[in-house]
Amino acid sequence: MFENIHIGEDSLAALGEFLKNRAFDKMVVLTDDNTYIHCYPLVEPFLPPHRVIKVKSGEIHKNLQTCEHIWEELTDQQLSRWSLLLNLGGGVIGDMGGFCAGVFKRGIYFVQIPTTLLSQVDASVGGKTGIDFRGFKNHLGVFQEPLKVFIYPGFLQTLPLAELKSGYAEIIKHWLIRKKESFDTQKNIGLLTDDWTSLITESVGIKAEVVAADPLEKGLRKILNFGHTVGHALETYRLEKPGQALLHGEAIAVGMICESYLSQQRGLLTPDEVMQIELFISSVYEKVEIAPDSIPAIAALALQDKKNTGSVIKCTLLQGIGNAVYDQVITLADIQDSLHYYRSL
Ligand SMILES: NC(=O)c1ccc[n+]([C@@H]2O[C@H](COP(=O)([O-])OP(=O)(O)OC[C@H]3O[C@@H](n4cnc5c(N)ncnc54)[C@H](O)[C@@H]3O)[C@@H](O)[C@H]2O)c1
Ligand SMILES: O=C(O)C(=O)C[C@@H](O)[C@H](O)[C@H](O)COP(=O)(O)O
Ligand SMILES: [Zn+2]
Repeated sequence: MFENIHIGEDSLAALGEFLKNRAFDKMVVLTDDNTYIHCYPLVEPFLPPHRVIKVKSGEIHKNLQTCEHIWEELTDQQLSRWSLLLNLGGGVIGDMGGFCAGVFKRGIYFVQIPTTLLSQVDASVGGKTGIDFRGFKNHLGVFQEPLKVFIYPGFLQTLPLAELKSGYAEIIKHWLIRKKESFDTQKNIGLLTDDWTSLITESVGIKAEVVAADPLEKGLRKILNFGHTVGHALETYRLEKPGQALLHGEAIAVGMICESYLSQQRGLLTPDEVMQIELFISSVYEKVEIAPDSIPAIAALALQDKKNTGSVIKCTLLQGIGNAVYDQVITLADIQDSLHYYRSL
């Protein structure tokens, strides 16, 4: 999997070379409002003739209605199975573009050009594509690998700080589940780095190794979902509340604290380890206000989590920092308890 991923400042040139050496009959670039302005001008010089589709930015548009628009455009432009869709954007564009490519004419080629930190370290790797449905996160989707991923850290220069922090949550997650040494070093440094390429390469390496062992998430891959049982429930709850939507990483940061607390409740983490995790996360992210009367409704949303079996909620917990265990059965009451704990911090 790693061999399909190019990371570094020469990535756009590498994309250009790749396209020169492959004969696609048509090419379409999928962008959102922001990546059209900030990223497309950097990529365009490396591309052969193509058309552009521009969709509205943001999680709220990662839905069937936007897909329908994309499929209409692909149809009008007569893309075939020898055509290529280039997804130029963050995780929303990558997930939705990958899904649209994966089902259009039962699958056309696509390439991921992730432009946010989150999509560079996580979403562009591993072939999970999809969209939200009735507010539930990634409820419709397919596993579908892109032909290639080109990761150009230079895109991060125009990324707003809140988005940078959102992506950093998935980096912290990777350290928590697999790399204690990096967690120990970075917990005192925080978000600062002058070497994004190294940070991205390490994170992509952690994710790619897990995915290679279990591409379809039958077992081990569930560790990449640490923080997401509670995090996705909270993200879903807030998504359609005007002005209250959380970024994915912001919700996952809360989820990681809640699920660390649940790990401690089971004797899998020590109080000191939980404290280290909380201190690190709260040094980067502002506290999220959670109204006590919203907690039962948030917890209930976890019943739709894809790791569950029937109505049994199965969560990934930490057994020590740097080591995750999956398929841990938890209850709605546990989730509520963990959210109350988060409020109490
Ligand atoms: N498939 C996976 O494995 C996976 C992994 C993690 C997250 N995700 C999904 O990814 C999504 C979140 O992705 P995201 O955080 O990239 O959000 P996003 O795609 O919404 O991008 C964040 C914002 O930044 C803007 N933007 C993108 N690149 C920019 C740039 N270089 N300069 C300025 N603005 C830029 C976008 O227009 C958007 O407004 C969620 O839907 C989440 O569920 C998927
Ligand atoms: O790649 C994976 O596997 C992950 O779980 C990575 C997550 O960070 C990501 O948010 C993923 O989209 C969640 O998948 P889902 O199956 O819980 O929707
Ligand atoms: Zn995630």
